[in-house]
Amino acid sequence: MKLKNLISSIAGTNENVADIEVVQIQFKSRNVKKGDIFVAIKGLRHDGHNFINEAISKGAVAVIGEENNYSLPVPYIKVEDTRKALGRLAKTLYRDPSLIHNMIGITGTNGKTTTAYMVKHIFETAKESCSLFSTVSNFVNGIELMSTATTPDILELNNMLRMSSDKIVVMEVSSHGLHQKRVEGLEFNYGVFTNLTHDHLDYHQDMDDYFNTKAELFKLLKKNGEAIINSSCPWGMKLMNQLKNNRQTVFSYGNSENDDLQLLCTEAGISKIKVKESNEIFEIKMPMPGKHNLQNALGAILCTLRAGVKIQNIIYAVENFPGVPGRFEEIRHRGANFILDYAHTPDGLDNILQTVKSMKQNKIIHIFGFRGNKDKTKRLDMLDISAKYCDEIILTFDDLNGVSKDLMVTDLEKAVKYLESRNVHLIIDRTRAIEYAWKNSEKGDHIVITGKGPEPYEQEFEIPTDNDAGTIKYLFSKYYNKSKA
Ligand SMILES: CC(=O)N[C@H]1[C@@H](OP(=O)(O)OP(=O)(O)OC[C@H]2O[C@@H](n3ccc(=O)[nH]c3=O)[C@H](O)[C@@H]2O)O[C@H](CO)[C@@H](O)[C@@H]1O[C@H](C)C(=O)N[C@@H](C)C(=O)N[C@H](CCC(=O)O)C(=O)O
Ligand SMILES: Nc1ncnc2c1ncn2[C@@H]1O[C@H](COP(=O)(O)OP(=O)(O)OP(=O)(O)O)[C@@H](O)[C@H]1O
Repeated sequence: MKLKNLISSIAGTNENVADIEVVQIQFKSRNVKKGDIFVAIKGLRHDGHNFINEAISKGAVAVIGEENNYSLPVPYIKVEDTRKALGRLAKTLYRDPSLIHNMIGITGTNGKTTTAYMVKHIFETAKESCSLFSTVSNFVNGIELMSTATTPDILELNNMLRMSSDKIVVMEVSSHGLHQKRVEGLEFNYGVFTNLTHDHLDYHQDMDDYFNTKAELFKLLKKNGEAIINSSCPWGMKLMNQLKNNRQTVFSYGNSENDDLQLLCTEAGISKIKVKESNEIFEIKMPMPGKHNLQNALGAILCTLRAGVKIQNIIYAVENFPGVPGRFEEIRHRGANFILDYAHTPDGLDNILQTVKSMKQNKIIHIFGFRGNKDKTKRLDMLDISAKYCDEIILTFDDLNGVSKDLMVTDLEKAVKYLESRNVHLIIDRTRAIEYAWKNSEKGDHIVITGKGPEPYEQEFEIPTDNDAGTIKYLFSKYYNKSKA
């Protein structure tokens, strides 16, 4: 595309650059190739303007930046906000790809991945093709691609949207993604809000700031777009009121008769639920345990209903939902029952442990740690919640994420001290922690391992496995014919 055409959305017409042909847009200097345009972004750690010369030496034919007074051998276009400009450039280069799909964006502290997977499963059961961009994996045209983030960067997003010939696209929209304008220029048919609870206060100033960032998704709705909101979360109610005041179209799910999808009552706990929609009552057998997954299912049901899927197809799909890797993933054996879960917020942990507690079981052994360089203010709440539900706690390493081993050990030792009246152990090596729990458990016990779900281990542990499920399988094969057989 000619540079003149590419930049028309950010800088109007500029005759001087008329004949320059642009191959790609880049905002990471290491990716620049001959013929690309480089967009300089001021980040948390680096200032992209410091890499302009590197980008030019690699072949950049033009540069977009926020600073004045650059004298460069290639055209320099100054804009107010390069993140915004990047979104507009991508939209132009990829020819507005969010307009060719029925776009569903899901935001909230917890439940985005589970809801998104369920939405995809419902559409596919109804014979509609669906792309998915999520924390666990991306799927485009039926092909699974590696996920690099919950919300990919704006170039990867536009590229996947253009590649996708799927009618529907469902994607997770994180608060980091919204704040860093990774979805700038995209437009959504549906925006789903799952909930808001304590997380990411290392990044957002406070809960109001976190909420306002999440609410940005609903400014990206298409003209006839709809908001699907969980009204049983107080922040959801607040969002609903705001959107209604702005005359936006809002549908809600929750426990109230004012909700468009109302949870009426539960039989046999929550494994069989009744919901009411447009004066009709439907019964659904829930495939995933936990009240939190019930909330996720309600969100997925209301969203797909609004998108035109027939309720009978939805019920069939929900009842046959295979689940999501590392979200209440049970690994059974003759001995204790393992549950792997990605919970890494107080609310997520409370939900998962409460669910396990409500199941018929003997002892609950909980293995978890803290991720380095992430919101430390949630740690005490997480320890209190673990102590509330579990008989034995094993603290161990999660990802260090740039924090030194010594510092993390010190933090974990402090946590052990905090819980000193409890049955708590510190086993730094995550694989040995799992082995210890397995060796010291009995049939009927539950060993709950939280924090990483299906993610690969960041560091090497003593047992040479890649993730928690791999460690469990290793232990099963090692001890199969011994104490647990
Ligand atoms: C905290 C955070 O979100 N950081 C993101 C942010 O990094 P940053 O602002 O620090 O960028 P930076 O390193 O200062 O660099 C600034 C600019 O200089 C450029 N640069 C830098 C160095 C260089 O040599 N050359 C160069 O061109 C960079 O490409 C960038 O354009 O912008 C980068 C480029 O888009 C992201 O890769 C990076 O995500 C990091 C890897 C990350 O871990 N993000 C997590 C927290 C995240 O986004 N998580 C959410 C999910 C959260 C949840 O709900 O759990 C997600 O959506 O995945
Ligand atoms: N609706 C919910 N309310 C509270 N906790 C939930 C809910 N759904 C899931 N969880 C908990 O949060 C964990 C992560 O779930 P899920 O991956 O669906 O959420 P997410 O919003 O995508 O999280 P992330 O952005 O960190 O990937 C689950 O393993 C579970 O412990």
